[in-house]
Amino acid sequence: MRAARIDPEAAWPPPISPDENDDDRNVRLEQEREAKRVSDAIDLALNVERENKKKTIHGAKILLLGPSQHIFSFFVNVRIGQAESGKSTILKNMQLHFSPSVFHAEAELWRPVIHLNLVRSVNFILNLLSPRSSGTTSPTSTLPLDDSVRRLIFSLAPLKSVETSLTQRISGSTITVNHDHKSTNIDTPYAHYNPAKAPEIAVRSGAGWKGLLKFRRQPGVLSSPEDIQNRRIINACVDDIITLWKNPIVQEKLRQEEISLKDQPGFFLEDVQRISAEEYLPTPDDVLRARVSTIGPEEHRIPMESSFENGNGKDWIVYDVGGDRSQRAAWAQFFDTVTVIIFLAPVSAFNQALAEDETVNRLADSMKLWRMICSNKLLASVDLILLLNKIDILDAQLKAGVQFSKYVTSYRDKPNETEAVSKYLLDMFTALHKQHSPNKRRKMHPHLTCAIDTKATATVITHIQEVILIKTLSQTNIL
Ligand SMILES: Nc1nc2c(ncn2[C@@H]2O[C@H](COP(=O)(O)OP(=O)(O)OP(=O)(O)O)[C@@H](O)[C@H]2O)c(=O)[nH]1
Ligand SMILES: [Mg+2]
Repeated sequence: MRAARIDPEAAWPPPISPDENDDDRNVRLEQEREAKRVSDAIDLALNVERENKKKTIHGAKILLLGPSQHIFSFFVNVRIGQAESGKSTILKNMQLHFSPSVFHAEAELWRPVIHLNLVRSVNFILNLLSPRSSGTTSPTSTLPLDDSVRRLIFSLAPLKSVETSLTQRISGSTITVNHDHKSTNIDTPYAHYNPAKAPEIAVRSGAGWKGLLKFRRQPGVLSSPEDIQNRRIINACVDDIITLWKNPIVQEKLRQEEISLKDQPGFFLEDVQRISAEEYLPTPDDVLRARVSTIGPEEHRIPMESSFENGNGKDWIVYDVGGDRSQRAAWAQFFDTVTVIIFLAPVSAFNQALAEDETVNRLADSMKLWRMICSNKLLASVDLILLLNKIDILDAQLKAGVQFSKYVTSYRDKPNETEAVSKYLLDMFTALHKQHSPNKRRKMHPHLTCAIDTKATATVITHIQEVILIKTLSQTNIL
């Protein structure tokens, strides 16, 4: 039998010859079978390509939710714990896990943010020491300043202009920073004013401020002239910053005011020498600890760099939203398209109140929010991943003797230990889900997390990846 060969130029299907004999007929049928096989293979390849494209463009959509934590301490003798629930920090972990080369390439962009975090801590202390300071919460705090402190206040004064310059560079605004940080101007890039807390810069879009910094660089030059100038000033102040931070009057003043700067986000006062060095490049840990608060929903695409991670060819699209009360209305627009929701509840916040409403305990607010998400009918088939975050701070607080049962009275006389407390919290969140979920078969995946621990968080991300994979496969009826 002659081999069936297809001539791509010839008309198809070839006309049947009136003289066709059995051999010719066999050849023709064989050609037709071969053509169909090729055509099917092409269709299949096109379908796969189309599907892959669809998957890349419309990858798993992940919504990060959780309260924002602009805080006041509830009772005067309670340490101010770390703020914020950690949504953007989880996002950074995902970027580090799946797109390490992008993460490392962008690390340098975090340097001005880290410097701003440092400088605002210094200026916060200087403001607190100022005789005109109205940020004090204790009427008895009238520590006399000695000459050495007065000299430091004078020598560190240039850091105020560095703060203004860095704020303008990062936020793109032209505002002049009001150094008592009590500006009520709505354009201020600072989140809620809190007398017990170094102010935070709030930016409208994570991608936006990075873009702004990249744009402002001159081609071929790593740092702009302003960057160089700011770094020079910070560098010249290193010894004085260290001296200020170690100064017993400063420490006593902070203690009197019950302010624990160390526990606040973006604390870099103990890394001054390292982060002001000429060749300083932020490490992944620094990037995770750097703090800017999020305004408005931000969409982040996370490309999967390694072939292993790229198993199902999907990028992740992560929506990072601002968590304070005024921003929660914007969450709903994502509800009907998301694959999973990652809900962060900062468990260290059990002894704190919302800045937006001092009568509301932050843990109670987290639980209320969680119940709202669990009971939402639009989310009935969306898997929920619950991260009880800041477990390290909870641990430190309990070890320091803060009594959990004083704030969560239903805890009664159970052990004031991390394991027992976290189990209790886990049970409470699980019960809320069980009670309020409109879909009794919907799964909830809880984890206790410390989002600044990249290694431990990598395990959680791998689990989230499995949840998404199972979800995707079940949606395509493969499971
Ligand atoms: N110690 C500790 N710090 C954490 C943890 N998670 C986040 N942080 C820090 O807490 C700060 C706030 O975290 P973000 O991720 O910015 O919080 P957010 O939920 O995005 O806050 P908003 O954008 O204001 O809604 C950052 O400085 C983080 O480094 C944690 O588990 N432990
Ligand atoms: Mg954020």
